[in-house]
Amino acid sequence: MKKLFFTLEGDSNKPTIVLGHPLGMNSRVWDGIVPELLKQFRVVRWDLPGHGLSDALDPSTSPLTENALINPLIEKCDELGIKQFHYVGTSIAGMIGQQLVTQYPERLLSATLTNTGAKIGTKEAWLNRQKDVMAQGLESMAATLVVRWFSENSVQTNPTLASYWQEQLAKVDDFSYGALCAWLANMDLTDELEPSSLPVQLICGEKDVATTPELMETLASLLQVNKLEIIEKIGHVPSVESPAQFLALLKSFIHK
Ligand SMILES: O=C(O)CC1=CCC(=O)O1
Repeated sequence: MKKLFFTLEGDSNKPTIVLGHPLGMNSRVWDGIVPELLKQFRVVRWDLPGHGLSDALDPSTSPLTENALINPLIEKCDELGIKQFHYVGTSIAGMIGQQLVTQYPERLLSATLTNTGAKIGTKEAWLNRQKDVMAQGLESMAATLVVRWFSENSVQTNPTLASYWQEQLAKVDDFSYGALCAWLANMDLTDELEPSSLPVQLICGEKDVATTPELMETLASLLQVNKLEIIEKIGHVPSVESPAQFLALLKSFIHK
């Protein structure tokens, strides 16, 4: 894989927290909570391939293997000497978090998985989305995709939310986005997940249409996690829709 954009902020004597963003967005989804997190943690965040400041995928490396997203993260943590970390991932990055729980439990201090599922959407829908993106381009699809992210309440209380993230989505590399759609089409962790002894918390938005509270309940039962927080009036990206509520849940869980 080409170069991925990682940032490392904060004091190396503090525990590390790693933050992973949803498809079509970038590591700025954490901007609203990072300043507060830095009081307690060293913070690592990264941009998925073709998103934010990360290089686009090279078509010759496609299709992405099952571990294509988790491997660069583990390699970066190894390079930085980070043996263990708290992990927080939303949506596709919540699936990366599920892979961490099953494949690298010894690396995790805790996992907070938000707005995600063992299987998100259907294979057919993701392959159709990939086809559409390759034919039409994200710039022309951004307005219709962005409405999947935020609840009506969030859009009303923060009118620039949708326009800002629509602009960010339009800048994502089409091929990389399509390759991630194909990855999601093939990813089903249902048979790989087992009850975990790690501290795992699940968070979702009451109004999330992409990864519904019902989907999160299924994930909770697969992992045998009894901590599922449902944030009222919120959609798919609680760290930007309601950073204060999200931060409070995170801090109270990680403190325990
Ligand atoms: O774009 C969507 O439909 C929402 C979404 C699913 C996986 C992800 O990361 O975002």
